[in-house]
Amino acid sequence: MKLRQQDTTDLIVQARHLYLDYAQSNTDSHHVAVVKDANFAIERGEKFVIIGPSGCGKTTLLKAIGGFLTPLQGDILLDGKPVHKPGPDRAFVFQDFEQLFAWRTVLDNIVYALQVTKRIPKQEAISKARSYLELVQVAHAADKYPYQLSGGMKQRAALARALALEPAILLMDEPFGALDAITRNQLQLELNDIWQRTGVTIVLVTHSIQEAVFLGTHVMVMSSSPAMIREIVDTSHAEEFGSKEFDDISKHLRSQLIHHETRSEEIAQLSAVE
Ligand SMILES: Nc1ncnc2c1ncn2[C@@H]1O[C@H](COP(=O)(O)OP(=O)(O)OP(=O)(O)O)[C@@H](O)[C@H]1O
Repeated sequence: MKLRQQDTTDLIVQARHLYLDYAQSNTDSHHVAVVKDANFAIERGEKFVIIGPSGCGKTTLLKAIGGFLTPLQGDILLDGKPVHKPGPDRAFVFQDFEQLFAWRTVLDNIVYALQVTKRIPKQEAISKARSYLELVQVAHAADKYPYQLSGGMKQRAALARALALEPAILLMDEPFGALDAITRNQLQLELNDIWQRTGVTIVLVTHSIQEAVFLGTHVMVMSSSPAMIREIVDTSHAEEFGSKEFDDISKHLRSQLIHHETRSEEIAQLSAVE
């Protein structure tokens, strides 16, 4: 099994002795310590996937990279500088189909995001929005409202909105988790294609081992109780479903999760054939 070798050539994210929790203050004795002593690095332009048992802290880590959570201890560096707050260099895509503004058309959702975060002129924002809708193959729905879209189209539109911000990092929290199997597979393939075309760094949380191995260049396995990083596996050579390397890495990841006493129903979810 090929484990990650620390390469300091072009790191976009570095977490150093990172502790995260949801304490309201240092004197809050009832707080939940979520992530403990996490150390990891993400290279620019990779697809870094996080897996682990439900509730172990995957979303919490994404929130911290996004700047929505201040570390209790340690730090997260983005391009060598500590993350203190959210910024347009990091864009989120969530699992929730309702992440678009319901009262705006698909095009306006993107134009609005561009105008608020990038402060670019409206015509330029419209042109950029249209090009990203083309990229995610939903240009035909530009003038529709979210309620008129299928789940897959909503996720494509949310992806277009995030990509249009041209972030350094795309943070994706189970983006395909609520889709049917066929749409999910299609979007996985398209995400790979978009990644190759844009070169954006992707950090993606998933419950699916198959999705992790297929999409990831590295997969970070987290354990719960305590919530720590178990290992980081190089999956960059295991893109082909059904290849020996794909199966070997999938088995290894599954065994790591079982080893960490993941509940049986979670194992079933993690192993689900999509
Ligand atoms: N806003 C919050 N306030 C307090 N505790 C929280 C908050 N958000 C999450 N938690 C707790 O932090 C822990 C980690 O939650 P998190 O959502 O990061 O886990 P996860 O691994 O993403 O879970 P899942 O796979 O089920 O989505 C959980 O115990 C959760 O209850």
